[in-house]
Amino acid sequence: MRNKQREKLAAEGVKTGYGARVVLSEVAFELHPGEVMALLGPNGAGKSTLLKSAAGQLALQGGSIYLEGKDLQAYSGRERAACMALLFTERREPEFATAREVVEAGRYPYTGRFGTLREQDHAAVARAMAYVCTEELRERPFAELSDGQRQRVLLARALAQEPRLILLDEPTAFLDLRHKIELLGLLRDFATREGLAVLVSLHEPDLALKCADRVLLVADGKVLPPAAPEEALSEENMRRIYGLGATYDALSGSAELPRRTEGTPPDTLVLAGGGSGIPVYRRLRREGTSFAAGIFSPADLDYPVAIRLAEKVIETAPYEPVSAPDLQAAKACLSKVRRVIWAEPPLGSGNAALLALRELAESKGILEQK
Ligand SMILES: Nc1ncnc2c1ncn2[C@@H]1O[C@H](COP(=O)(O)OP(=O)(O)OP(=O)(O)O)[C@@H](O)[C@H]1O
Repeated sequence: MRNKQREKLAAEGVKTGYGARVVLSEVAFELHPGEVMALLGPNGAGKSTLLKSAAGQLALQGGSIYLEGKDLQAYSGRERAACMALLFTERREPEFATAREVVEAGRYPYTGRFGTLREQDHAAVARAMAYVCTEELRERPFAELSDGQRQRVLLARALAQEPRLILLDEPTAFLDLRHKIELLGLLRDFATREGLAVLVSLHEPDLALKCADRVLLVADGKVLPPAAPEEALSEENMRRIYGLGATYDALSGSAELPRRTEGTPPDTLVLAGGGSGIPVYRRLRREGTSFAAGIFSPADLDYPVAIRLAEKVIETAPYEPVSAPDLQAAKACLSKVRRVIWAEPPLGSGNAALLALRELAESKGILEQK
């Protein structure tokens, strides 16, 4: 049985789009207090359309959206703003406003008809600007800020609204890495500590894995049932929904460049382990060189990158000394390549066999340092 009082936002049988054109149908989800839900899907899948519908900016073609258990249609604009803040990219801002004035506008659900700010409003504005590190931008004209600075000011405005629910459309799009992780860290902490409910569209699976409780995948005119990030962003889903091929690693949520050397016999063997080979694999990929890598197990840090970029990976069992057949396979590979790169792997009893391979390469005069 659904507990509508506990839901910040719920969609039931939502159908939405533009004019007669249906973009999404049968959309159903519930978002709870303290929950971060990430919306992911390929370009043009309908993430912004769904967010605009959930914000009441786009009329539904069918179904209903509920805000704190009450139909969104039953809210006045001010009532809605007291509960829900939006961070959408295309919003226009007054041309001559300073950053502070833009943030102050976030207080409008609480101020009177003339928009006069009281002490608590000023305090909320100052707090919000401090959260997002925008204090140094206070008196700068909003129109003169960079895209990333604007995004942070708009987030400060949304926080100044002291919402219980926040909808964000690609908030990380213009941000540098530090500000991306800070923004998501901040939203995550607001959710965990203050019960803020967050619905955020993202293009970065790795960020969704780190900050979201659940992921809503949008594809083919539908929304998949919300699922844990690891489940939603599985290799199979990323292949099916994004057509990503085998380049995506579900654990890190990142993808390597597609391999272009399929079927070309390895020219180089990289002796590596413990992650030491990763920069070498990427360099060889940039050069377009076909290579083999080993000897390490699927539990090794090198493995997820090697299997995506190398033509051949010489594997061994996890946490065991390299077996004689695996060493033999590596020697066979070594006998066919033009050169061997020693990637300076950390050595222990588990991979001491690499030393024998290095000696062999040296004796053949084909050894190179990384
Ligand atoms: N104002 C509009 N009028 C008509 N069609 C639109 C409008 N806005 C978007 N669309 C169409 O609706 C579909 C979904 O667009 P939407 O912007 O929701 O996708 P998205 O998942 O947010 O994409 P992206 O990742 O590229 O931002 C697209 O085919 C798009 O062309």
